[in-house]
Amino acid sequence: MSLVVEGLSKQYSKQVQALNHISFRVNEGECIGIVGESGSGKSTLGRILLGLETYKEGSITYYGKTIAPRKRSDLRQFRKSVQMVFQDSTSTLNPKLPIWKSLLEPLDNFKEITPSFLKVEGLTRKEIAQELLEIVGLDKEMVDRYPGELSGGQKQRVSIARAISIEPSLLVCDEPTASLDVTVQVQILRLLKELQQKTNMTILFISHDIRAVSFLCDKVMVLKDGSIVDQFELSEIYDEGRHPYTKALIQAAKIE
Ligand SMILES: Nc1ncnc2c1ncn2[C@@H]1O[C@H](COP(=O)(O)OP(=O)(O)OP(=O)(O)O)[C@@H](O)[C@H]1O
Repeated sequence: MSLVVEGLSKQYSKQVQALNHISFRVNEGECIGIVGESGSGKSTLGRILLGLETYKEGSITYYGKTIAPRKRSDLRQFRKSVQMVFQDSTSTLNPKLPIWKSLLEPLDNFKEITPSFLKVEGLTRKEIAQELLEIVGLDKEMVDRYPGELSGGQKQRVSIARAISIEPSLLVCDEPTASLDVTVQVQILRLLKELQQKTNMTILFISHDIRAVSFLCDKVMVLKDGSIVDQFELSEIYDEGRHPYTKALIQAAKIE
Protein backbone atom coordinates (compact mmCIF):
# COMPACT_ATOMS: atom_id res chain seq x y z
CA MET A 1 0.00 0.00 0.00
CA SER A 2 1.61 3.26 -0.97
CA LEU A 3 -0.61 5.99 0.44
CA VAL A 4 -2.83 5.56 3.47
CA VAL A 5 -5.05 8.38 4.73
CA GLU A 6 -6.96 7.77 7.94
CA GLY A 7 -9.54 9.94 9.67
CA LEU A 8 -8.17 13.13 8.13
CA SER A 9 -10.04 16.29 9.10
CA LYS A 10 -9.31 19.92 8.39
CA GLN A 11 -11.07 22.83 9.99
CA TYR A 12 -10.18 26.30 8.75
CA SER A 13 -12.47 28.05 11.22
CA LYS A 14 -15.49 27.32 13.41
CA GLN A 15 -17.70 27.67 10.37
CA VAL A 16 -15.52 25.92 7.79
CA GLN A 17 -14.88 22.21 8.16
CA ALA A 18 -13.16 21.60 4.82
CA LEU A 19 -12.52 17.88 5.40
CA ASN A 20 -14.40 15.54 7.65
CA HIS A 21 -12.81 12.21 8.63
CA ILE A 22 -11.49 11.24 5.23
CA SER A 23 -10.03 7.74 4.89
CA PHE A 24 -8.72 6.00 1.81
CA ARG A 25 -5.90 3.81 0.55
CA VAL A 26 -4.03 3.91 -2.73
CA ASN A 27 -2.07 0.97 -4.10
CA GLU A 28 1.16 1.39 -5.99
CA GLY A 29 0.61 2.10 -9.68
CA GLU A 30 -3.05 2.89 -9.22
CA CYS A 31 -4.77 5.95 -10.58
CA ILE A 32 -7.33 7.27 -8.13
CA GLY A 33 -9.72 10.08 -8.93
CA ILE A 34 -11.18 12.46 -6.41
CA VAL A 35 -14.25 14.14 -7.78
CA GLY A 36 -16.44 16.80 -6.23
CA GLU A 37 -18.04 20.14 -6.84
CA SER A 38 -16.51 23.48 -6.02
CA GLY A 39 -16.00 23.85 -2.27
CA SER A 40 -16.14 20.11 -1.57
CA GLY A 41 -12.60 20.12 -0.16
CA LYS A 42 -10.66 18.67 -3.11
CA SER A 43 -7.87 21.23 -3.18
CA THR A 44 -7.56 21.22 0.60
CA LEU A 45 -7.02 17.46 0.44
CA GLY A 46 -4.47 17.86 -2.36
CA ARG A 47 -2.56 20.57 -0.50
CA ILE A 48 -2.47 18.54 2.72
CA LEU A 49 -1.22 15.49 0.85
CA LEU A 50 1.59 17.56 -0.61
CA GLY A 51 2.55 18.92 2.79
CA LEU A 52 1.54 22.45 1.77
CA GLU A 53 -1.17 22.66 4.41
CA THR A 54 -1.17 21.57 8.04
CA TYR A 55 -3.65 19.19 9.64
CA LYS A 56 -4.34 18.32 13.24
CA GLU A 57 -6.63 15.34 13.06
CA GLY A 58 -5.98 12.05 11.33
CA SER A 59 -2.91 10.52 9.73
CA ILE A 60 -1.25 10.28 6.34
CA THR A 61 1.42 7.73 5.66
CA TYR A 62 3.35 7.15 2.48
CA TYR A 63 5.05 3.78 2.33
CA GLY A 64 4.66 3.60 6.09
CA LYS A 65 6.19 7.02 6.81
CA THR A 66 4.09 9.76 8.32
CA ILE A 67 3.66 12.90 6.28
CA ALA A 68 3.67 15.87 8.62
CA PRO A 69 4.19 19.29 7.08
CA ARG A 70 6.13 20.66 10.02
CA LYS A 71 9.01 18.25 9.69
CA ARG A 72 11.14 19.81 6.98
CA SER A 73 13.49 16.86 6.62
CA ASP A 74 10.58 14.48 6.07
CA LEU A 75 9.08 16.86 3.60
CA ARG A 76 12.20 17.03 1.47
CA GLN A 77 12.35 13.26 1.40
CA PHE A 78 8.67 13.14 0.47
CA ARG A 79 9.12 15.70 -2.33
CA LYS A 80 11.65 13.40 -3.92
CA SER A 81 8.93 10.89 -4.58
CA VAL A 82 5.82 13.05 -4.83
CA GLN A 83 5.30 15.73 -7.44
CA MET A 84 2.32 17.81 -8.47
CA VAL A 85 0.60 19.36 -11.44
CA PHE A 86 -1.81 22.23 -10.83
CA GLN A 87 -4.58 23.79 -12.88
CA ASP A 88 -2.65 26.97 -13.33
CA SER A 89 0.72 26.27 -14.91
CA THR A 90 1.76 29.88 -14.30
CA SER A 91 2.26 28.93 -10.65
CA THR A 92 4.98 26.44 -11.62
CA LEU A 93 6.47 28.14 -14.68
CA ASN A 94 8.29 31.37 -13.98
CA PRO A 95 7.37 33.78 -16.82
CA LYS A 96 10.86 35.29 -16.68
CA LEU A 97 12.67 32.01 -17.23
CA PRO A 98 13.10 30.12 -20.50
CA ILE A 99 11.29 26.78 -20.47
CA TRP A 100 14.47 24.74 -20.07
CA LYS A 101 15.37 26.44 -16.79
CA SER A 102 11.94 25.83 -15.27
CA LEU A 103 12.01 22.26 -16.52
CA LEU A 104 15.24 21.49 -14.72
CA GLU A 105 14.32 22.92 -11.32
CA PRO A 106 13.28 19.61 -9.70
CA LEU A 107 16.39 17.83 -11.03
CA ASP A 108 18.52 20.70 -9.73
CA ASN A 109 16.90 20.35 -6.32
CA PHE A 110 17.57 16.64 -6.18
CA LYS A 111 20.96 16.25 -7.79
CA GLU A 112 21.25 12.74 -6.34
CA ILE A 113 18.52 11.54 -8.72
CA THR A 114 19.52 10.19 -12.12
CA PRO A 115 16.33 9.56 -14.03
CA SER A 116 16.17 6.47 -16.20
CA PHE A 117 15.13 8.41 -19.31
CA LEU A 118 18.65 9.83 -19.46
CA LYS A 119 20.09 6.84 -21.24
CA VAL A 120 23.04 8.78 -22.59
CA GLU A 121 25.56 10.30 -20.22
CA GLY A 122 27.12 13.70 -20.58
CA LEU A 123 24.14 15.58 -21.94
CA THR A 124 24.12 19.33 -21.48
CA ARG A 125 21.42 20.80 -19.28
CA LYS A 126 19.53 22.04 -22.29
CA GLU A 127 19.70 18.63 -23.91
CA ILE A 128 18.23 17.07 -20.77
CA ALA A 129 15.38 19.59 -20.99
CA GLN A 130 14.90 18.64 -24.65
CA GLU A 131 14.62 14.96 -23.70
CA LEU A 132 11.91 15.89 -21.24
CA LEU A 133 10.00 17.88 -23.84
CA GLU A 134 10.07 14.88 -26.16
CA ILE A 135 8.61 12.64 -23.46
CA VAL A 136 5.54 14.87 -23.24
CA GLY A 137 5.22 15.24 -27.00
CA LEU A 138 6.58 18.74 -27.42
CA ASP A 139 9.02 20.03 -29.98
CA LYS A 140 12.62 20.20 -28.78
CA GLU A 141 13.02 23.75 -30.04
CA MET A 142 10.63 24.96 -27.35
CA VAL A 143 13.39 24.85 -24.73
CA ASP A 144 14.39 28.42 -25.42
CA ARG A 145 10.90 29.84 -25.39
CA TYR A 146 9.25 31.61 -22.48
CA PRO A 147 5.94 30.49 -20.90
CA GLY A 148 4.18 33.49 -22.47
CA GLU A 149 5.00 32.10 -25.92
CA LEU A 150 3.27 28.77 -25.29
CA SER A 151 -0.40 27.75 -25.47
CA GLY A 152 -2.25 26.59 -22.35
CA GLY A 153 -1.96 22.95 -23.39
CA GLN A 154 1.74 23.29 -24.16
CA LYS A 155 2.38 24.93 -20.80
CA GLN A 156 0.53 22.12 -19.07
CA ARG A 157 2.68 19.58 -20.93
CA VAL A 158 5.77 21.43 -19.70
CA SER A 159 4.40 21.34 -16.14
CA ILE A 160 3.86 17.60 -16.48
CA ALA A 161 7.38 17.13 -17.88
CA ARG A 162 8.78 19.08 -14.96
CA ALA A 163 6.81 17.03 -12.45
CA ILE A 164 7.82 13.65 -13.89
CA SER A 165 11.48 14.66 -14.42
CA ILE A 166 12.55 13.17 -11.09
CA GLU A 167 10.41 10.08 -11.71
CA PRO A 168 8.09 10.50 -8.74
CA SER A 169 6.28 7.44 -7.46
CA LEU A 170 3.20 9.59 -6.81
CA LEU A 171 1.86 12.38 -8.99
CA VAL A 172 -0.88 14.59 -7.54
CA CYS A 173 -2.82 16.43 -10.23
CA ASP A 174 -5.19 19.16 -9.06
CA GLU A 175 -7.59 20.07 -11.88
CA PRO A 176 -4.78 19.87 -14.48
CA THR A 177 -7.17 20.22 -17.40
CA ALA A 178 -9.76 22.61 -15.98
CA SER A 179 -8.59 25.71 -17.80
CA LEU A 180 -8.05 24.04 -21.19
CA ASP A 181 -10.26 23.64 -24.26
CA VAL A 182 -12.09 20.32 -24.42
CA THR A 183 -9.92 18.85 -27.21
CA VAL A 184 -6.74 19.87 -25.38
CA GLN A 185 -8.14 18.40 -22.16
CA VAL A 186 -8.45 15.03 -23.88
CA GLN A 187 -4.87 15.26 -25.16
CA ILE A 188 -3.53 15.99 -21.68
CA LEU A 189 -5.56 13.16 -20.16
CA ARG A 190 -4.21 10.81 -22.83
CA LEU A 191 -0.68 11.96 -22.04
CA LEU A 192 -1.15 11.31 -18.33
CA LYS A 193 -2.58 7.88 -19.05
CA GLU A 194 0.29 7.01 -21.37
CA LEU A 195 2.89 8.19 -18.84
CA GLN A 196 1.21 6.26 -16.06
CA GLN A 197 1.19 3.07 -18.10
CA LYS A 198 4.83 3.51 -19.04
CA THR A 199 6.14 4.35 -15.59
CA ASN A 200 3.67 2.67 -13.23
CA MET A 201 3.57 5.81 -11.09
CA THR A 202 0.61 6.27 -8.80
CA ILE A 203 -1.67 9.15 -9.77
CA LEU A 204 -4.06 11.05 -7.56
CA PHE A 205 -6.26 13.00 -9.93
CA ILE A 206 -8.41 15.74 -8.42
CA SER A 207 -11.21 17.09 -10.60
CA HIS A 208 -14.74 18.48 -10.62
CA ASP A 209 -15.26 16.60 -13.90
CA ILE A 210 -16.45 13.02 -13.52
CA ARG A 211 -15.88 12.40 -17.23
CA ALA A 212 -12.19 13.26 -16.92
CA VAL A 213 -11.91 11.10 -13.81
CA SER A 214 -13.60 8.15 -15.47
CA PHE A 215 -11.35 8.47 -18.52
CA LEU A 216 -8.17 8.26 -16.50
CA CYS A 217 -8.77 6.54 -13.19
CA ASP A 218 -9.18 2.97 -11.93
CA LYS A 219 -10.85 4.02 -8.71
CA VAL A 220 -13.08 6.96 -7.91
CA MET A 221 -13.78 8.77 -4.65
CA VAL A 222 -16.64 11.24 -4.46
CA LEU A 223 -16.19 14.17 -2.10
CA LYS A 224 -19.13 16.25 -0.91
CA ASP A 225 -18.94 18.94 1.76
CA GLY A 226 -15.65 17.54 3.02
CA SER A 227 -16.81 13.92 3.31
CA ILE A 228 -16.30 10.93 1.05
CA VAL A 229 -19.83 9.91 0.16
CA ASP A 230 -18.95 7.22 -2.38
CA GLN A 231 -15.90 5.15 -3.33
CA PHE A 232 -15.81 2.59 -6.13
CA GLU A 233 -13.90 0.87 -8.91
CA LEU A 234 -14.46 2.48 -12.29
CA SER A 235 -16.19 -0.68 -13.52
CA GLU A 236 -18.87 -0.07 -10.87
CA ILE A 237 -19.67 3.49 -11.91
CA TYR A 238 -23.11 2.66 -13.31
CA ASP A 239 -24.08 0.22 -10.54
CA GLU A 240 -27.52 0.68 -9.05
CA GLY A 241 -26.01 1.01 -5.60
CA ARG A 242 -24.13 4.23 -6.39
CA HIS A 243 -24.73 7.13 -4.02
CA PRO A 244 -27.49 9.48 -5.26
CA TYR A 245 -24.94 12.30 -5.38
CA THR A 246 -22.67 10.25 -7.67
CA LYS A 247 -25.64 9.51 -9.89
CA ALA A 248 -26.44 13.22 -10.01
CA LEU A 249 -22.84 14.02 -11.05
CA ILE A 250 -23.03 11.39 -13.82
CA GLN A 251 -26.37 12.69 -14.96
CA ALA A 252 -25.15 16.31 -15.02
CA ALA A 253 -22.09 15.32 -17.05
CA LYS A 254 -24.31 13.68 -19.67
CA ILE A 255 -26.65 16.64 -19.94
CA GLU A 256 -23.94 19.19 -20.61
N1 LIG B 1 -7.18 29.01 3.31
C1 LIG B 1 -8.47 28.88 3.62
N2 LIG B 1 -9.00 29.52 4.68
C2 LIG B 1 -10.31 29.37 5.02
N3 LIG B 1 -11.17 28.59 4.33
C3 LIG B 1 -10.70 27.93 3.27
C4 LIG B 1 -9.34 28.04 2.85
N4 LIG B 1 -9.17 27.26 1.75
C5 LIG B 1 -10.36 26.70 1.48
N5 LIG B 1 -11.28 27.09 2.39
C6 LIG B 1 -12.69 26.66 2.46
O1 LIG B 1 -12.70 25.23 2.59
C7 LIG B 1 -13.72 24.64 1.80
C8 LIG B 1 -13.12 23.66 0.78
O2 LIG B 1 -12.33 24.40 -0.13
P1 LIG B 1 -11.43 23.72 -1.28
O3 LIG B 1 -10.67 24.81 -1.96
O4 LIG B 1 -10.67 22.62 -0.69
O5 LIG B 1 -12.58 23.14 -2.21
P2 LIG B 1 -12.50 22.64 -3.72
O6 LIG B 1 -13.38 21.44 -3.78
O7 LIG B 1 -11.10 22.47 -4.14
O8 LIG B 1 -13.17 23.85 -4.49
P3 LIG B 1 -12.78 24.49 -5.93
O9 LIG B 1 -13.05 23.42 -6.94
O10 LIG B 1 -13.72 25.65 -6.02
O11 LIG B 1 -11.35 24.89 -5.83
C9 LIG B 1 -14.49 25.80 1.16
O12 LIG B 1 -15.61 26.10 1.96
C10 LIG B 1 -13.47 26.93 1.19
O13 LIG B 1 -14.13 28.18 1.25
